[in-house]
Amino acid sequence: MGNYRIAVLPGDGIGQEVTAGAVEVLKAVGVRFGHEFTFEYGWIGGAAIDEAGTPLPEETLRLCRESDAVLLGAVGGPKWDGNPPHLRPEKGLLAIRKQLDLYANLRPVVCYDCLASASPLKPDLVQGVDFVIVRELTGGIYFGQPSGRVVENGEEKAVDTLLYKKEEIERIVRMAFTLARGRKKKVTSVDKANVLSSSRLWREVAEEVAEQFPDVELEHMLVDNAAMQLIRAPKQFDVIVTENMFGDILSDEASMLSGSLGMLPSASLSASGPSLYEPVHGSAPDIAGMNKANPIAAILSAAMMLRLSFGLTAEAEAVEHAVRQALDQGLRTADLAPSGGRIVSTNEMVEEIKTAVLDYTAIAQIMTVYA
Ligand SMILES: NC(=O)C1=CN([C@@H]2O[C@H](COP(=O)(O)OP(=O)(O)OC[C@H]3O[C@@H](n4cnc5c(N)ncnc54)[C@H](O)[C@@H]3O)[C@@H](O)[C@H]2O)C=CC1
Ligand SMILES: CC(C)CC(=O)C(=O)O
Ligand SMILES: [Mg+2]
Repeated sequence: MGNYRIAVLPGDGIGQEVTAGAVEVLKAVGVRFGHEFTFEYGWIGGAAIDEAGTPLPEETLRLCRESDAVLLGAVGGPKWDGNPPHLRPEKGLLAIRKQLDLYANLRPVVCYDCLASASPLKPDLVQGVDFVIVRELTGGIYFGQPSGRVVENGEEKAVDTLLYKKEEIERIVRMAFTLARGRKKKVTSVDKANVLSSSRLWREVAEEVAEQFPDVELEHMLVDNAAMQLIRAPKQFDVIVTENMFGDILSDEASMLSGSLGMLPSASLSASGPSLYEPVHGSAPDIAGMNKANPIAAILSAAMMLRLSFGLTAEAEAVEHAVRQALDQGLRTADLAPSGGRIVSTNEMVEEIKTAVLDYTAIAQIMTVYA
């Protein structure tokens, strides 16, 4: 059975709680399936600023490069909000994405039947929602130069630059089409081509890539309309591909279709080295340290790691099955309270999922699917 080195970067706030939960579940996978997972910890974000004076220490980067995959929690918090730009926790996250070439951020949005009433939308609108947001992660306005504040002729200004190279667009759009080929064969490319030059290039490149995938339908949608369509008729989507900032914003919006931001996992795939897995949510300072955070986004991110980085499909299915079982049995962290059930802590949810992984049999899953 396999040996896998996993770099764990808990970061800040609930990042620490939810990664601890995901590690527990991975340990259970190791026991149940006979794998050896080695967990090595590194600093990132505010914790790294406090510890090493920088949001992404060299040591952390080295650890990640020497690992088979990276599990990350979240960064940021009010403690560092007043810091100068180079000492913001979020800089550490952006830097690791760039340094590890994590260009493709896959964010699956699924509404579990038992959580349809956790969504603020009508249950019949969200039941059956199942699409993936493919977000470009290493380009666009979060990285373009110049960026910063200037004083010109006594006037204070701030600038950010939205820049995309053709090849950056090509590779992410190709990823979306490849993904759609194994799904419902529809790509919605979201842009702002009525205003932005970068979006006009994006649209042209999407058309070019589409020619190589004649079996997949391509539609273009302006981002403002996309924000509305996600609420009006979310089941129209299969694969949404979009640039960095639009993907960031639309995925938080889309999380409400699944009931909570605490339900959305993600995989940040590298072009050249280990990939990174992280929940879509942030460090949630409002609930940090309270044992209230929903660990499922982090746990499902670990499942994505098993499937995409290690090729451990049965193991990934075991984790996903365990999550579904815990929810079907009525366990709910506080964020999922509107769907009824029994409110449990982060640790209780982790414990239940861990136990279900240890007890997992393929037969159990077949019974659930075909019952
Ligand atoms: N990937 C990352 O590390 C990200 C970091 N951030 C940082 O996190 C800090 C807080 O940002 P916010 O805008 O408040 O976004 P956030 O995602 O941390 O929280 C937004 C809301 O969702 C809730 N929430 C988030 N995750 C949850 C979970 N697992 N279970 C239950 N409830 C959950 C929070 O309690 C909060 O009310 C900021 O410093 C921000 O820069 C924000 C987004 C992503
Ligand atoms: C630093 C931010 C870009 C993090 C974030 O909001 C995200 O990746 O979803
Ligand atoms: Mg975000």
